[in-house]
Amino acid sequence: MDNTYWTERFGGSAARIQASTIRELLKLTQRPGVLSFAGGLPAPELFPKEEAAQKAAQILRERGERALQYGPTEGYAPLREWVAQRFGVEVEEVLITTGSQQGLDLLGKVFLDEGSPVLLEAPSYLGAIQAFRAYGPRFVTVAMDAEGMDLEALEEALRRERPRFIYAIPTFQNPSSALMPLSRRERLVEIAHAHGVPLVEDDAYAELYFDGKKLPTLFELDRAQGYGNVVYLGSFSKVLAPGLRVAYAVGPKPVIAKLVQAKQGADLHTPVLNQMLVHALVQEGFEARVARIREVYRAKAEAMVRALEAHMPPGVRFSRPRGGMFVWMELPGVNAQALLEEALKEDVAFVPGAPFFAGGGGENTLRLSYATMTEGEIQEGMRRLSQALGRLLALV
Ligand SMILES: Cc1ncc(COP(=O)(O)O)c(CN[C@@H](CCCC(=O)O)C(=O)O)c1O
Repeated sequence: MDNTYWTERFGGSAARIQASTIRELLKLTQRPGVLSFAGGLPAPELFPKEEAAQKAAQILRERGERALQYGPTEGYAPLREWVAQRFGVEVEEVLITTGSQQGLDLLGKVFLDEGSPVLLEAPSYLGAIQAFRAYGPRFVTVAMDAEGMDLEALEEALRRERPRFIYAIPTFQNPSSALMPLSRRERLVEIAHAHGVPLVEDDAYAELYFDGKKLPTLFELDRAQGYGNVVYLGSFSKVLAPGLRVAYAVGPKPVIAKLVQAKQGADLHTPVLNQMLVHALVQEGFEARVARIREVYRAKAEAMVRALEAHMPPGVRFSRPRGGMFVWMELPGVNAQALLEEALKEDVAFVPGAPFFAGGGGENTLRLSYATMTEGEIQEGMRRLSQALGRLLALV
């Protein structure tokens, strides 16, 4: 049967399911010699390989029947309890998900209908846009600055829209690297509660702060007010290993109960062995591990900013991250897709920014991830990128 035989038989919603720019780009950047700043992949040298090998073998030898059997949709109880204790909530307010990417998909499935408004930052995480888009919502986007969502713009939007939820990444936002200060976090929690609009806080980069200390989450601030209006998504991807696909949602019991039902239909449960392994890995030395990860990413981020300051021509604006894995760049009158094509000739890759804008725009923006690059590769990659950019600027 040829392609049309199948495509004409897909359901109506299939047309809303589109490819992920990052996933498609990752295929492109596998070519030997390419310095890829595209995928937000954690530094592989930080994966707990030896420890995981030893603990996985022990789990399989001593508790293989449990590790290899079907498990509860809610998650492996000791891991669920570990998360509940860390957040000071009841275990019924925690669901273990197959990556926080699944948390995003399940939230779309539970909260969104065709045409229903959902509010998010511009730019925002393209994986969330992709997950929500499958449910046919109407995207309402709100501008942001270096300190996150613009709350005046949010209040203006809420005067004319009643979104099913507000999706925010207040801590080292993907892709902008923005960090929302405490005062704005407190106001965002108040605004959402006053309007009766749930907040979804995606905190994938929570632990990756370079200086000072961790800011309170929207979830904590909301609970401290006794509101219970925030669903929090956390992940072990950036502090252990993304290939394990273990993450969690923390939220009010009715929400978690419905997400559990949606997850039953999606994958029954997250792999039990992976959950048991994550639980074993967080039992000892976890804080020391995370502290080391912070130091490694801080050094890479500093190398990235130095390289950009050394190589980028005037007019190019870029963020100076205080945590996370990304630098966000704005080009002077140059299309980022065109730059990517030119950059690939120099064997350097990044993610053009347009797919991060659910409401369109951003053609002159791009995201650079430094996490998998050595400091030497960062210097060389930015030199190559500036070469490609120089050729395009000569045409402007
Ligand atoms: C804000 C935000 N929320 C959820 C996720 C998904 O993380 P999980 O590994 O599913 O827990 C991510 C991971 N994003 C990376 C990873 C995507 C990796 C890939 O598609 O290969 C990126 O933006 O490049 C994220 O940044």
